[in-house]
Amino acid sequence: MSAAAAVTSWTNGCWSPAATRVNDGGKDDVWVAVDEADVSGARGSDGVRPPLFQTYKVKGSILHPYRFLILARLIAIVAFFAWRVRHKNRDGAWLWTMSMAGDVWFGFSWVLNQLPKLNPIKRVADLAALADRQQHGTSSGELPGVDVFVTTVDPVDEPILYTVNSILSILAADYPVDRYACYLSDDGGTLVHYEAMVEVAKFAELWVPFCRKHCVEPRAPESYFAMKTQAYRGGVAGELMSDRRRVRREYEEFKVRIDSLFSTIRKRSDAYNRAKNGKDDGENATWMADGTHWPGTWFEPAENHRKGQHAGIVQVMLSHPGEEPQLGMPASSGHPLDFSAVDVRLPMLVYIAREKRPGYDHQKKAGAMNVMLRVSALLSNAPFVINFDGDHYINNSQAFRAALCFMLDRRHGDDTAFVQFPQRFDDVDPTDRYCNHNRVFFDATLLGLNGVQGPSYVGTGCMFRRVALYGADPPRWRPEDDDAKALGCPGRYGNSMPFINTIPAAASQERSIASLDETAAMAELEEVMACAYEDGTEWGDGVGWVYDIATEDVVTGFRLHRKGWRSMYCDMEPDAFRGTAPINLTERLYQILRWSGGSLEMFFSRNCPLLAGRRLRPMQRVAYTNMTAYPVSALFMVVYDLLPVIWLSHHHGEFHIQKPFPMYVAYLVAVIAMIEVIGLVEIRWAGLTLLDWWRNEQFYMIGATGVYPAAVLHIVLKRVLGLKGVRFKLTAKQLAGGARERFAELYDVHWSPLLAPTVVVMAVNVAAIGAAAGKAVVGGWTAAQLAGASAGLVFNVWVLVLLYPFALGIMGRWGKRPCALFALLVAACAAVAAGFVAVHAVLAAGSAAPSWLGWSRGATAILPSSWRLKRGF
Ligand SMILES: O=c1ccn([C@@H]2O[C@H](COP(=O)(O)OP(=O)(O)O[C@H]3O[C@H](CO)[C@@H](O)[C@H](O)[C@H]3O)[C@@H](O)[C@H]2O)c(=O)[nH]1
Ligand SMILES: [Mn+2]
Repeated sequence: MSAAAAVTSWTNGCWSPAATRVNDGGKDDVWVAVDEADVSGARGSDGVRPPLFQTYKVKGSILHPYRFLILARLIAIVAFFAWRVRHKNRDGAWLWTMSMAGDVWFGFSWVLNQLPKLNPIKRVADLAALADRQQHGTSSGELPGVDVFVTTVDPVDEPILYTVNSILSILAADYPVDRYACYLSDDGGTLVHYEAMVEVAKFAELWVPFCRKHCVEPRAPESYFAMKTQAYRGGVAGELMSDRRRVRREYEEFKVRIDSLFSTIRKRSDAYNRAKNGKDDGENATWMADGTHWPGTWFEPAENHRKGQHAGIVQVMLSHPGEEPQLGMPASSGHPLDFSAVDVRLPMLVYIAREKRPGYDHQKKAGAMNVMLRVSALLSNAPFVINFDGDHYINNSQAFRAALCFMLDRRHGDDTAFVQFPQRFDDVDPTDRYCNHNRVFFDATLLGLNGVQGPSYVGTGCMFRRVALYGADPPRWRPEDDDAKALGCPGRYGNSMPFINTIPAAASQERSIASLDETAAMAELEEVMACAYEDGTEWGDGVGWVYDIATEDVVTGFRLHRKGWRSMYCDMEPDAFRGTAPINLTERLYQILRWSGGSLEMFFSRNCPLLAGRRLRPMQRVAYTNMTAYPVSALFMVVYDLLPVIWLSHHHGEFHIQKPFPMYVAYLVAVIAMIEVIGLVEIRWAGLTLLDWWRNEQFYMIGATGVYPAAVLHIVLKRVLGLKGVRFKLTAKQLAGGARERFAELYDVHWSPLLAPTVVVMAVNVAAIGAAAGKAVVGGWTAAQLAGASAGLVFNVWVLVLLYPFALGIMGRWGKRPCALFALLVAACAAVAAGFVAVHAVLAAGSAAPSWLGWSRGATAILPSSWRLKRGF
């Protein structure tokens, strides 16, 4: 990266340009810098500030062919439709009409998917420029405050080890320690989480200075210790080995304490309960270490202490550190690590469990985020917030700074509402069977959007401008520069005056650390955490994270874009954040069910992209339409996939979806081939592998056969019959390692109705292949029919190849041996064929064969695999 190379040293931190390379991935043969010499007229108070990021576009030698191919395919599909209209089928008109509708939809949705990718843009944060600004010390050079939000809900389904690693990585981030604060929202309200934070706060006293002293990366201990040796970047290489050994031992002990929290708390509670209750009558409370009742949920649920019914809790676990650096102790016998040259301060850490009451819809994650927004406003009120799911950790300690390069840039910074990082995952099986990495979405689709109005918000790893979440207008749509006006009336925020009073400070990007007197502050915090607080306000609608939808993320980002804000995509190397992904088939399918269901809910709501005002750029509107309406394709897809049934059960002779059939097949092959070629060029500029692309195709097909139809059904039930929409079912995370084998989840089969439709589609296609083979054996094909049938067969096989990962998934342990699957499929086809031959023989011995044995197949499943789009499923 050219700009970073100019700066070679940076004193207050571990960062060095060589170490943190921004992700141009050495792909200079793809990306070229955009000449931005003419940006001096950009807004911003001082014209002298250097830009904080560099923009890259795809080289002409790749971009032009890419666009040309897209244009060529557009022409091809138009020609295809024109041809089909000129050759209407007289027999089977209904089938012709339906397939025509399907093809038009697939063509249209392809256009929706493809257009927003016409101008991919990469932006590379210039950490050196930011550091420079900081060094030249004026107040404008100081880094702004950041509030970090982490959500968790269950210490088992979201293993607590992930959450503590996430928090530790945040506490150890390379950011001025008095300028950021970490908030954990525990929707389960469990004492286990609370005490885990007590342990984290203690262990951080060792972990954080250790990270600073030796500049280790990544700063989540679990990942750090799992890593092989790496280049040393700290200043005291000689001490690393012994320090590391020591910290590792402490970490192992820390983990044991975390693991045993369930049992220690239970034992303690049992002891207290016995002491209090005499025998075993009375309620079995869960007790805190100080001998009081835990106000959250209890092991044995009781009135006011159960899931969905408990008091709000907020506890500052680590209070805000002073502004002066504080050096640690030199090594001593009790403390073998020498921290005498290391700032040992820790950032603020706050535990939150919001109040839960029956009768309230707590709005899942979105509700938790909004509570954190208010609580943090009262406590630290940073102008920027960044949020993580409990299973995501900071993998690159420079991540906050990178995001701020976009927020503080003088060209677009002020109009940027959020900076989204890609989601990257550990613990996905090596061949990524269920497309968890979603590379096509993160490395192609979002770079395309980056060239329009910005990437969509995808739920985690995203930094926001606080006032944008409050519903403010972006400066470029606010000519008078009137912050107050931009925020509208205070009534929309609820009744807490202290909260409302924090808003102007957030707007002027001042951070304020609470200095309210303790009890008044507590009362206020309780008020903004209460279930009733949001009644009659705009929270969840015009303010904060959006409610009443299974996917709060896309719609929340959309609300910002439609206000005229823009967003930025920030990919860096090493990855900024990493998380976990479900590698169990059923779990994964429920995840995409939530996403596709949520998308449709959005499309059929007030937040439909087609209804947005003029501030939403046309291409952004196309992209959001694509992102929300894609599951509709499933309706047509199901029909196509089941077409073999029509032939299997059809009573008349010739039967074609389109005549002349060979020409139809030729067109189909051409438009599908073109999509694959376009895909290959996309692979090139996005830096994907063929496997990434192929998995994406496969998983689209898997989703389209079972999940998307279910999502469509849900939305119909919801809209027409008024039932509830898709539930936010927490995605259970696997716990790596442990007693179980690696990737054990991959081989667990959890049966669910969601699997059934795809199984049916597979069976139908297997049957079609078998029946065709059987008929060939008995010599039932004329030469012309045979040509048509083989074309049909190609599609049957194609469907099966696409559904291959699904087939492996439902085979459980057998799926470890793909040849077993292959044998099984061949055997199934053979069995059908044999059955066909047998029936034929029996009937031939009697009278004439019935007409259904005489069917002739046209194309069976017509596979528009890639005519489409989608959000990252
Ligand atoms: O009542 C709830 C339910 C969930 N969560 C949190 O929400 C996050 C995401 O839930 P998860 O089940 O892990 O969803 P994923 O399928 O992994 O999430 C993806 O999709 C979601 C939207 O559907 C986004 O919110 C996520 O950020 C994105 O990673 C987790 O941190 C949970 O702790 C809560 O705080 N409260
Ligand atoms: Mn997740």
